[in-house]
Amino acid sequence: MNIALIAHDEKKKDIIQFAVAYHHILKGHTLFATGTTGKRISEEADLTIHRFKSGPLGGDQQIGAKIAEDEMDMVLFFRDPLTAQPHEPDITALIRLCDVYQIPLATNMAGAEILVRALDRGDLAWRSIVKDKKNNQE
Ligand SMILES: O=C(CO)COP(=O)(O)O
Repeated sequence: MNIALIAHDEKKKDIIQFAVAYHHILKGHTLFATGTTGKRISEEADLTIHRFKSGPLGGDQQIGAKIAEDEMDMVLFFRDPLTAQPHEPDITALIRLCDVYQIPLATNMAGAEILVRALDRGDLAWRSIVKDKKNNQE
């Protein structure tokens, strides 16, 4: 599965702890992240991550583009709800695209834990079926 990991600055410590705690599950998947989040996770949680641009420089939009192409299976977005972000429209657009394309999305650590455990149990196998069907139609 292709998984996007994103964290606002105040939540970066949390996402690193999360990535360390669930390393055994995450390492079996293809990981993507916005720039700074990806750099920190790859350095501090020893995971290989494809990095997009930093969020304020378009990283959220790049992940949104992957969703629109049906190339992202899950988004774990540790949002900071208490700090205004200069790129708030990009964040809203990313969350909207998750809803448009039925992409499992967590916007905090509690939800991310549930999703990653579900992933490990195989609850997201339906994503492969959706993608296979789409590929056969093309
Ligand atoms: O701003 C972000 C998400 O909206 C995260 O971007 P960085 O991972 O580059 O800090």
